[in-house]
Amino acid sequence: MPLENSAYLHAARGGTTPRRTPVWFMRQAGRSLPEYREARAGTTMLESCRIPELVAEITLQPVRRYDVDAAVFYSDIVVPLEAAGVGVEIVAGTGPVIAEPFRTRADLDRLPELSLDALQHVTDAVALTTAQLAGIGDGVPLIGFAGAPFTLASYLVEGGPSRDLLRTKALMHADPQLWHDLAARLAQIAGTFLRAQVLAGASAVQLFDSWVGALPLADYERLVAPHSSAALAAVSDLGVPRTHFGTGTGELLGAMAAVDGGVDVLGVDFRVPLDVGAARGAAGAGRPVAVQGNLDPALLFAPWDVLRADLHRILAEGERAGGGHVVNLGHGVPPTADPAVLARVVEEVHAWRS
Ligand SMILES: Cc1c2[nH]c(c1CCC(=O)O)Cc1[nH]c(c(CCC(=O)O)c1C)Cc1[nH]c(c(CCC(=O)O)c1C)Cc1[nH]c(c(C)c1CCC(=O)O)C2
Repeated sequence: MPLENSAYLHAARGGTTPRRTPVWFMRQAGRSLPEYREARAGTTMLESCRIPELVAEITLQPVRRYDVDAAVFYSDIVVPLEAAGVGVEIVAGTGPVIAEPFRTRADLDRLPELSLDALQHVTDAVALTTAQLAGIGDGVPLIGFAGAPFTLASYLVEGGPSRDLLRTKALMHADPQLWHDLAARLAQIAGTFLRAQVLAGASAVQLFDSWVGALPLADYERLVAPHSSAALAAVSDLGVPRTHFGTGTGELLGAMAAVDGGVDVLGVDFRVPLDVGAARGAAGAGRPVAVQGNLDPALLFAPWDVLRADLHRILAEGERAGGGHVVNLGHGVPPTADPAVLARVVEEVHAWRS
């Protein structure tokens, strides 16, 4: 069976990892890599996502360079919004910017449901990428992903990145019905994006709710979790492990682990020890969950001895957690990170148990 030896898939399914503890990095493809900057020259981010050959090349770049245990599909959380017809641009150094922000019920008409047919460019890119990944070693799994309804809504409502998400939170409380209708539509769009990637060959998925740590637990459970459940339910019949990730989510980990009957892997950022995160996740899901994390990206800039000691802390906590562990950062690779440091991190993680 292809990928039967994948350390990433073993760990994501809650197994111990006999061969080695798997590691990959959010934003492993991106501006920290000179080969990425070269491949992307003269093409906007969203244009590059529409060129399957370029998507495959950029997705594979960090796999070749670092020997990571999984590839993550080169795309963006706003790609399915664009496919649904939303005017969006990604501005370097800023992030997604929405041409006409969403504020009223009338704006919902500008957000039609997304069909698999509208994602042909995504499907083609995944198929090409997975075919190439199959030829590396014993094969490397591809992680597909989507932005969760809350994080997608935060860009749509704010119009771009925002520190405090005031307009988004105000909408949730001022007009809960409109919020639910918007979040349900975004769940349909995110779910379709996930499903397209898995049907085309992705071996796992990750739902990114990067900014959901801005909410208290009660609001999360009432206003957000049902929609994140719906997004993940779109791939529940496809047998792939599902990771749920956010930042600043210490208080939310139990509820995040519980969505759609329980996720397989819970992303834990650097604010919470991995074994504590695993216990919160298991309590929420009603069964053990694997954990992913949780190196602080800032430590990539620390002296090697400090970074190495923290990797050993992470590996020990992950082992103590007992339900499967995937090493990752607590958030994405900063564009200024040194690729040589990331290469050394991968080596250190792989050396730990072999
Ligand atoms: C919030 C969010 C976005 N996009 C994404 C999230 C969730 C993850 C997270 O919390 O970081 C998800 C994402 N974006 C990208 C990936 C692909 C693969 C990977 O992780 O290696 C993934 C999984 C590529 C990208 N997405 C983006 C780049 C940079 C593009 C460029 O600079 O040309 C890449 C490689 C652009 C983007 N898109 C977004 C931001 C905040 C930015 C960065 C803006 C900047 O600082 O320049 C929105």
